[in-house]
Amino acid sequence: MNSTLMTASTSYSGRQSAQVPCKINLHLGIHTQKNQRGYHKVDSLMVPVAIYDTVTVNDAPELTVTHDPTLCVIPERTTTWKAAVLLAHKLGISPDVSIDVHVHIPEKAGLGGSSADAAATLRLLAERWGVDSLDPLVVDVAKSVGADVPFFLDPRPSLMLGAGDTLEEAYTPTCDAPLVIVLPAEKGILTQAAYDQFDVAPEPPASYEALASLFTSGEKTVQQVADLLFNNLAPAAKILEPHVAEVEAWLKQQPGVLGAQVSGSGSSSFALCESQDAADAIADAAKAMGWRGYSTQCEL
Ligand SMILES: C[C@@](CO)(OP(=O)(O)O)[C@H](O)COP(=O)(O)OP(=O)(O)OC[C@H]1O[C@@H](n2ccc(N)nc2=O)[C@H](O)[C@@H]1O
Ligand SMILES: Nc1ncnc2c1ncn2[C@@H]1O[C@H](COP(=O)(O)OP(=O)(O)O)[C@@H](O)[C@H]1O
Repeated sequence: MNSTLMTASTSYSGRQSAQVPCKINLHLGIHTQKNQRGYHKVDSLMVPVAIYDTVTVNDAPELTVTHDPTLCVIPERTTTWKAAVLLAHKLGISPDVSIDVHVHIPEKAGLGGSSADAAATLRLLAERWGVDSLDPLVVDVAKSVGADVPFFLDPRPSLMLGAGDTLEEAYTPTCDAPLVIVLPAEKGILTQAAYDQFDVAPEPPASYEALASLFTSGEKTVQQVADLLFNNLAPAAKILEPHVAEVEAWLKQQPGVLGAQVSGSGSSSFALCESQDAADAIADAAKAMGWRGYSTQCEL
């Protein structure tokens, strides 16, 4: 699965398409300090998850953006639109393309769907307009679209520091771990609301060093990773949406779960599992509870 988990693109004449995965934060440490932009200092160890959106770019007389299924925001307010306009502006050209996003990644789930779409858009447009997709100019545009966007320009297990937008170290994945993601039925959580709630009652971040060392060593078990999960934005998510706490607690009690926690700002939670069968059974049990459940894998 390693090759498919990376953003894979196929070129046609005038039309390019790319699949982009979502993410979970194995470690999310929020600090109270903020940068000049007002963004919190964030330590984030993120890994790609095998649920994909597909972004397709084609020639067009002017910029258009569609999402299927439709989002609850107008096209001009999406990260996809913003990414195209900002990159074109930096390069001094007109973004005369249609961009169509086939959405599978759940919205407002803490899985980075909008960031993934923006990064795939940047990658495709950079290629089309003759710029390397990891050129500092493109990385800067990615940061300005959103803190998680730079991770998705080259989605690999990565330690992101700064505002969670600056690559510190990327790791070579050693395994695909069985994973289940569960979302309560309610509307998701807005990232900004979670950070605002964090500021009301900040919890101190833990150190990411032990988890980062495990990834650097190249020798790790899924259980070792599961034992080091951390997220101090989770209490804010649980206050904003009490069902988040219910889902996380339920996941921790399911057979075959090695470790579970809220993903990013919520509202989803994930569990690393001892087998794919266990992940399948938990996803089915979650659906029977009236929640959304996805049995999938993440790169470790
Ligand atoms: C929390 C995390 C964890 O990976 O993502 P999600 O779990 O929501 O997907 C990230 O930090 C989110 O990244 P992203 O979703 O790109 O956030 P952005 O659009 O850049 O910012 C949305 C809002 O979150 C707040 N924000 C974001 C990042 C940061 N380091 N400090 C902040 O305070 C700001 O209020 C900002 O206006
Ligand atoms: N291309 C996009 N894909 C998904 N959501 C988008 C996109 N552009 C903007 N949004 C909006 O951004 C908000 C948060 O997006 P999302 O990335 O799904 O949340 P999270 O950061 O919790 O994973 C939602 O309100 C969503 O409607």
